[in-house]
Amino acid sequence: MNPNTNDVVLETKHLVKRFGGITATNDVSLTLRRGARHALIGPNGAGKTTLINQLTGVSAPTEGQVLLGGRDITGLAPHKRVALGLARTFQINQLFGELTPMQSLALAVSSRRDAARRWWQPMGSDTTITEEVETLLTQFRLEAHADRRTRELPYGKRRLLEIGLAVALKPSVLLLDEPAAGVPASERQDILDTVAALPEDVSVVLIEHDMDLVFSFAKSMTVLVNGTVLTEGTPEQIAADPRVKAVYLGEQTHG
Ligand SMILES: Nc1ncnc2c1ncn2[C@@H]1O[C@H](COP(=O)(O)OP(=O)(O)OP(=O)(O)O)[C@@H](O)[C@H]1O
Repeated sequence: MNPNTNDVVLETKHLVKRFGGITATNDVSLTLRRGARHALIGPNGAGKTTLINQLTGVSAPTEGQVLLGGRDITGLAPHKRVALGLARTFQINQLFGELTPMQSLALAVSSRRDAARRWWQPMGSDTTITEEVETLLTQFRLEAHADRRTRELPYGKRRLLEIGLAVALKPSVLLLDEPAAGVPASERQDILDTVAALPEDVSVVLIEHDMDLVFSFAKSMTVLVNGTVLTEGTPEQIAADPRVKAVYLGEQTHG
């Protein structure tokens, strides 16, 4: 028996998204299996953000379906998808600047555990939450910054905290939206290393322009162009595909 048969965690079926006359997503069908390390790449305007918005529920598809663990979630609100195990990295402007990484992570862990109902219990009195937060602080290289206000952290550390907050929800599928964008070269290795060390059972979709990160991380890739899947394959297949080269070289030539 093929061990992969029942391993599909996330699927899109013929997703179409139109904005007036623009077809931003054009019949996109993807299959993501448990433990996937999948990158979504494509030139500017290819439809990556539009696709992710349909996965997270920010944007409703014009046609097609999104399935999580075999369940049709096309009509579900974003927070319900999160509760079912589909998390995306928080954007920096959604971080609580006045909270410390320790506090933010404790909130994420306790909300996942539904400890929020025990709101009278002071944070820190639940040792299992504290232990999990300590582990996340180490995993995301935030130990030395655990008690600083988030808005005072170096940019790369804030991006690590975004990923840590999503991982704290223990999702089955994690969408990483340009985790290295804007991170200075001196802090990039931390991002590469922590992304590489994400738990194996989490299935990850990475959207990223940084090709070092894409090729060091991904085991499979989808190339989108003008809203359409140009091709899918292993990083080696994608790197060797003349159509992919043409798309990217064309982009460079035209700025
Ligand atoms: N809300 C919207 N209204 C109208 N057109 C939109 C909207 N959102 C996206 N588009 C169009 O859909 C197409 C795909 O855009 P999208 O942002 O998804 O691409 P992308 O691959 O994420 O690009 P980038 O890498 O530059 O972020 C573009 O032509 C864009 O102008």
